[in-house]
Amino acid sequence: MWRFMSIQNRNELLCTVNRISCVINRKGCYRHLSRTSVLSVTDNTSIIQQLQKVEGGKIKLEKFDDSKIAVLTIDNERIRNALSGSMMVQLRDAINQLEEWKEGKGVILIGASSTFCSGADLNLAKQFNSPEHGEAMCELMQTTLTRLKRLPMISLAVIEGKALGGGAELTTACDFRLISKNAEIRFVHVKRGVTPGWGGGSRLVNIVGRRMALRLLAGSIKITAKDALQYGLADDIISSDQVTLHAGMNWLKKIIDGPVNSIRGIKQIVTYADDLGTDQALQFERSVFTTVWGAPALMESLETKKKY
Ligand SMILES: CC[C@H](C(=O)O)C(=O)SCCNC(=O)CCNC(=O)[C@H](O)C(C)(C)COP(=O)(O)OP(=O)(O)OC[C@H]1O[C@@H](n2cnc3c(N)ncnc32)[C@H](O)[C@@H]1OP(=O)(O)O
Repeated sequence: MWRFMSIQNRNELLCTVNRISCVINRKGCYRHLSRTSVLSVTDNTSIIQQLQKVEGGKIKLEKFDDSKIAVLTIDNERIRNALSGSMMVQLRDAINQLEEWKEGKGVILIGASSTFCSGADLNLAKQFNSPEHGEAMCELMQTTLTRLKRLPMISLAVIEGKALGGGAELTTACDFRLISKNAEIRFVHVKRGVTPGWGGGSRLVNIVGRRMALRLLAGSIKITAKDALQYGLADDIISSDQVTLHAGMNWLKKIIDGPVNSIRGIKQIVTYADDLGTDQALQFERSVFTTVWGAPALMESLETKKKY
């Protein structure tokens, strides 16, 4: 159910869709989806505080005002960038900051030390392996990665080395993926007797289709760079002589070369079309369009005769 709560003024439209509340305004064309995610939110605070005690590594967030691109680095070199409990909470906090960055157009997710991420820190599973801990970890990561995917910025995972298990799932939470020539993505969950839990199984179906997703997940197939390109899981291969972050920045800049409000509005329209039915998505598209129609970027573009 799509309900326009109110037109607070010409520049702001508060609307709610199935408990997803967002404010669409001329400035950022978006405040963002409410923090109460679409998933059923139960209070796992105390369990998350326990998970957080499995420390190690860090999630680094850098925002570049010139390019309007943020870089999220997964950094836990000692254990091949596996995500500790404290890193999972840091990732959530970094997404909180990105939701408030109204000028951002792009975000890159990359691993430190020439590898991507080897999944969840297995020490977590050794210390906290009750169903409640599993549920709390999954809800934290699913909610965080859904919010990453829904940021009104175009996101790109730059994959070097290995993306295994939860690390492979992280790649599916971005809009695009660049992969180094010798890199490998592998959904190893079944080898550990588990399944995807961070939302990567559901997202993979939308990326490569039902049959291929089933093969890659159940078969735990090693996905090389060439395979990933062929399956549609990667959008380009980075040659080995390129510095991956620079290659990622250059690739993303080509996609976000437009006014902030247009880029952010386009990403939102695509997100809503992906997440909602056609009628609601069209209605949302109209509501976004009304925030950029007549805005400075359009009026400036009319001042010069542009031919494309
Ligand atoms: C929903 C998410 C899902 C879940 O929670 O169920 C998961 O993600 S489960 C985790 C899935 N990932 C794995 O099973 C990866 C296991 N690790 C490896 O395959 C290898 O370590 C590899 C390929 C990542 C790196 O191999 P390499 O030969 O380069 O180095 P080492 O194997 O010696 O590893 C170095 C050091 O890192 C530790 N390590 C690696 N991955 C993890 C991890 N995921 N959790 C904790 N520790 C990890 C490894 O044990 C070595 O430490 P050391 O103290 O020397 O034993």
